[in-house]
This record gives sequence, C-alpha cells and structure tokens, in this order.
Amino acid sequence: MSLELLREGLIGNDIKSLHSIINPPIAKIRNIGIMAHIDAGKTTTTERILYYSGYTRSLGDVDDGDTVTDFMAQERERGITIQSAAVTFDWKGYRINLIDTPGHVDFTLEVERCLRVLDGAVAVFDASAGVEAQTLTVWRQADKHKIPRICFLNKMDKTGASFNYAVESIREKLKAKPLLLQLPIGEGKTFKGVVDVVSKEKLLWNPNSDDGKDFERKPLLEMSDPELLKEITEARNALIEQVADLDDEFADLVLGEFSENFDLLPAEKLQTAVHRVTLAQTAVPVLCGSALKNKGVQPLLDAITMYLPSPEERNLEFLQWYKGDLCALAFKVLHDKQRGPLVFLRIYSGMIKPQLAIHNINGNCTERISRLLLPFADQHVEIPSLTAGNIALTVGLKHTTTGDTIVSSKSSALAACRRAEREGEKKHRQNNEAERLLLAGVEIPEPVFFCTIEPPSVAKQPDLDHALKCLQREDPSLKVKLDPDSGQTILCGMGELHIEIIHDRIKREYGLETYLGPLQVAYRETILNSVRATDTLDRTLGDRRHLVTVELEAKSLETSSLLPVIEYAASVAADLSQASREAVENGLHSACLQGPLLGSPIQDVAITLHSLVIHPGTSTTMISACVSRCLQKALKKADKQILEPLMNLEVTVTRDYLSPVLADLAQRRGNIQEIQTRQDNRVVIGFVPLAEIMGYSTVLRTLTSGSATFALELSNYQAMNPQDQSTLLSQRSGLS
Ligand SMILES: Nc1nc2c(ncn2[C@@H]2O[C@H](COP(=O)(O)OP(=O)(O)OP(=O)(O)O)[C@@H](O)[C@H]2O)c(=O)[nH]1
Repeated sequence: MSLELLREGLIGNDIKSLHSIINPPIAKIRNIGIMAHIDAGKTTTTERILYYSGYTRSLGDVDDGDTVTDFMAQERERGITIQSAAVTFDWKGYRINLIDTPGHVDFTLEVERCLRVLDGAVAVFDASAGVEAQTLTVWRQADKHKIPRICFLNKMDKTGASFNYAVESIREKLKAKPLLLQLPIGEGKTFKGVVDVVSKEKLLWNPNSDDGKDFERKPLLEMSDPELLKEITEARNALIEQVADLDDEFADLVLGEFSENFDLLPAEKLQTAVHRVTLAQTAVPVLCGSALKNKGVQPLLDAITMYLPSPEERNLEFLQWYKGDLCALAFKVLHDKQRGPLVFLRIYSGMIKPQLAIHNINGNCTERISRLLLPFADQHVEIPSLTAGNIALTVGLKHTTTGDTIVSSKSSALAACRRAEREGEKKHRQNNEAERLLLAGVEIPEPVFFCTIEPPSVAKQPDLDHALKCLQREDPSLKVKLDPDSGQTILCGMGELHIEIIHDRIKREYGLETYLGPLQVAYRETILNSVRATDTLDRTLGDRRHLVTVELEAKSLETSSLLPVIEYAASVAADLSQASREAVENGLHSACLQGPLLGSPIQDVAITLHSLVIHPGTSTTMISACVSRCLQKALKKADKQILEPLMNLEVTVTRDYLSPVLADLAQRRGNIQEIQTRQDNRVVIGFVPLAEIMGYSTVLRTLTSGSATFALELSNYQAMNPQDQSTLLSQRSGLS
C-alpha cells in the first residue's frame, strides 16, 4: 500500500496523523497494561486515556455501555472486561500500546498472558477501598513476571475516598514501598485536583469543563499557598530521602551537590531516579485522581511515559539468543468473520511485514502473514512493517494459537536454541529451563470444570465443532473433548463464569443455540499399588495377521506427573523400532486418558514394559490397541484412588458475618488455615474442595447480605478420603 493510500486510509479511519503509524524509536515505546480489582475503574480510566490522547472523539461511559475497549457484546451487558483488547495511541511523542486486562478470577489466564507481553503496568485502585482481593492476585502475577508498576488511586471524588488509607493498604497488603508523587487537593466531594510533589505545582481542573481537557498547572507560591507549599516541600524532601535510600547514584547526587538545599534539586533528576527505582521494582510511584470526573488522567499518562520502561530496558534474557532475528509471541487470537483469525503479536526482536513467511515453534509449522494491522480496539489500520518492541495484529496466520512463539525460520529457532543451551551450560542451568525461556510461553492451567454441550440438532454438530475450534485458538484454557462412550462433546473450563461466557459466545457469534449439561468437577485418578497384566491381540484382517503379546506393570509414582512415566525392560528396549515405540506410547497415553473409576485421566503412574512380542506385519494401530487394553486391565486390578481439585479460598467478610461464613465452610469440607484482620474486615484463608464450592457466590451473597467478597484459585489435586470417594462413586453410578 502506498503512503498516499495509507494517508487516505488513515483519514478514513479517524486516526490523527501519519506520525502515529510510523515505527517509533524503541526508547519511545511503552507496552502497558492496566490491572485492578473488579470495578476499580480500569475501563473508565482507559476511556479517558484514549480520549485525551486524541484517539476517540467522545467520552465513553461504562454505565452507558459504549466504551471502546469493552467491545464484545457480553462485556457491554455485564459491564466487566473479559477479553483484553490492545489499543495503540501516541502521547507527547511516545507510542503507547495499552492492553486492557480482565479482572475476574476465572480469567486469570488472560491476565497472565497479557502480563507476559507487557513492559509495565498501571495498578488502578478504588481510593475508598484500597487493596482488594483481586488486586493482590494480579499484583502477585506481576511480581512473577517482574513487571514494573505505578499505582493510580482512582475514585478520589467518591464519598469515603481516602488517599492515606489507600497508600497504607499498598504498604501493608502489597508489601510495596509507595513513592508519593502527588497529593490530592480535597477528597470525596471536595476533590478538585492534585499537587505534583516532584515539581511543586498544583494542577486544578476547570469545574466548568465537561471533559476535563482544560486544567491549569501552576507553581505553588509562598504568597498564595503558604500552607500547601510547606506541606509539599516536606513531602518532596521525604520523597528525595526515600529515593536516595533506594538508588545509590541518586544518593551520591543528593548528598553531594544538593545536601544543603533539596529545593535546588531539579525535577528531572528526581524523575530519572524514580524511573530507575520503578524499574528495579524497589518502590512504586503513586498518583491519584478521578477518571469518572475527568481529573488526574493526563498526569497519569505523563507518568507512564516517564517512569515505566521502554522495551529495551527490560533486559529479557532470551533476546540475546535471537541476535536481531525475528522473535514474537502470539498473545491473543480473535476471529473476524471477514478476515479470518487475527493474531496479536508482541515483537521482541526483528521485524515483520505483510507477505512474510514465519515459523511457529510450538506448532512446528510455517505460514505466511498476509496483512499487518495496528490494533485500535475494534478498528484496525493497515501498515507496511513493524519492528521490535511493538504490538502488531496480523492477518493470514491460520495455525497460530495463543501462546505460540513466532520466529523467522526453523533454522533461526535452532540457532537460538543452541545459543541458549550453551548459555545454560555456562550457568549450569537445565536445558528445559532454557527452552522455557526461549519459548516464552504462558503456562496453561488444567481446566477444573466440565460439562456436555449439545447442538440444537445433529445437523448442526459440524457448526458447533467449528465454533469450538475457533474459540479454543483464542482461549487455550478452554478444552474440548469427545466422550468416547456417549459420543457427546465435552467442554472443560476454568470456572462457572468461563463456561457460561463460552456458551453465550457460541450463541451470539456463531448463531448456535446449544444446550449445556450440568457442570461437573474434573476429577483425576491414580493407583496406590503395583500391578502386572498381560494381554494378547490376535486378529486377521484380509490376509494379514496382526499378533502382539505384551506384559506390563503399572505402579504409583511418588512425584506428581500428569503423563505416565514409561520405562522399558532392557530386553524390550533392545529391539524396539522407533515406530513401535511410538505406537506403544500412544497406546499407554490413550489408556491413561480414562481411568477405571470415573473415566477421568490417570496421573502419577509409572509403567514398565516387561515384554513385547510383535509378529512381523502387525500394524502400529494394533500394537497401540493391545498395549492400551493391557494397561486398562492392569489399572482395573489396582487399588484405585480419586483425586479432587482443592482450591485456595480467601473470603473477606465483616466481623458480624464471620460466624455464619465459617459454619458454612465447615459443612463444605473447608480447611481454614488462618483468619486475618484487615481494617474492620476479617479475611478467612483456607482450602476447600472445588466440588463443595460450586455456586458459592450466590451462597455467600445470601449469607452476608452481599457484603463479603471471595477469591478462588486452584491449589492442587488431593486424594479424596474413602468415605467421600465412595459417596461420589455411588452418586455417579446412580445408586444414591
Ligand atoms: N465515583 C467514581 N466512580 C468511578 C470512577 N471511575 C469509575 N467509576 C465507576 O465505577 C464503576 C466501575 O468502573 P469500570 O471502569 O467499569 O471498572 P473496571 O475496573 O473496568 O471494571 P471491570 O471491567 O468489571 O473489571 C462504574 O460504575 C464507573 O462509573 C471514579 O473516578 N469515581
């Protein structure tokens, strides 16, 4: 596409200038996410950011359901953010790629996936509530991915908003060191603006402006604001001392040149030091405002460009292995009816262009990018190329799934892998860790819930299969399988809301009314002892005789392993061809998919093949079938155990409602670890089996008149006690 056309296209697409699409220098890129507890104001803050940066012409309002980032229909209706949308815009010469992350616990995979591609994040808090349960979860995830952060205390206009309370909760609950870069002018109804502690200026928003674009920035003067100036000078001195404690370079500067008078220290020197401290994650800058009342968002944008890192400041280890060759991570797939799958890529190194052939490491396939777009919520602008540090949207990649790593060719990946291995040897690191870093993938948790899904008629089954295939590429935490006995399609997901949303999307986006069976917990099975079995398969098909005899032993493993550990007796290993070995392993894996008790997957088992005799001419399918049948026979004979998902539960409840909540949890086989005190609230922390906690949000709402909140996360799979196990088995077999 020519530049002329591009220019025209841009005007048509309502984009400000050509400037916004040219590859910006990497130092000027910020890949940012906004994370928060539900309802803290992420969407409203994002909307304001897009408006002030000039990318939207009017202010969206979550309560009216017309925001840009929550563009999926259900999100509009539910008023929550489910799928993250990447939005690209410019602010004062910086390119900002903003990824709106979801806040609901069922979508933590989405959050993880987004965090993986971010260089920095803004944590939005409701200033009247401080740190809430979900903020803690995402904060921990951001710690895991080492993402530098800044905090925005939103809702300063709300009755009950307290800057000090919110700052204290950041200090206490997040164990972070807040750097107060601003102080509010007024709180609740009297909130008017903020004071910039670094520059000693006050920022006041014009009360008559309806979009908050109009605000004035004035230096604090002795004459007009003596009290405030005194307060801010003290706050600035405290900030300087705090930063000097955390940054040696700054400490040298402060103790040398400016030790007599901190007032002489230029704002830029302090800003540079705050940037370094933010990057080192030894402290977090704190700002405040009210997105809804259009106050404090422009300084937040300035802070994003000033304090959060550019992509080249992240020091991602795997980059050195690519030596400038293409390396990108597919972090989201969307399905567009006209254009087919759209894949969001974070480019770590190298460059991408339309018509480029790329190699997908995880899928081990090569495919071609047909077009390259810049993501602007649900609008997309076509561009000629994009370089490292950017987020791109590609058309044409049909096999790429969320979480896949994209490189220029297979040989480039192999070269990077060799460099990583050499590096790993130097550092005595295990090779699989090098591989993990190289692939930079996102861990996909195992789904804990499942239910059957049926199309409205048998004729619609292919349409349902297609819809599920598309949805799975977008969301790898959704699993789909076929029940081998009933032939029904089974949907496996991360939570009740997750399954509900998928059901909803199939209806809206694919026009299919489907029926869900009751939601069930995904159990696992294991064995407790060691058992041996032998089997022979002798079948003649046409004029070919297939004959296999196998003897194997299955025993329980001490360590946890989803896949069976397979061993061969020396005599078997000696003359086993590669094809036969693969056939054996396929057979064993398929037998482990369906345990003898509930048909759930078998885990934590080791299998030893003691003997395997294969008659010449026997097909590999027959080898697999025989081995699989033999293992099933062994598993049936063993002492069997059901494993159930155990959840970490955290309930925040006022003191008055603590007793009924505890009594209810006791009935749900809950195991309470501790009860903490947070302000007037009690926080109950413990474990509870997933099977006992279905529909808990409704129960908790009724028990506490809607005053409690809870967070739930998979802890591990644990053995059920014999009594619970036999109750479950009789329920399943319809005996009770
Ligand atoms: N008083 C006040 N209300 C606000 C402010 N910002 C957002 N809200 C309101 O808080 C509610 C939630 O805002 P959202 O922007 O949807 O919050 P969110 O964090 O995106 O929510 P999820 O997408 O559900 O995670 C809405 O009713 C907003 O109008 C603010 O600065 N002050």
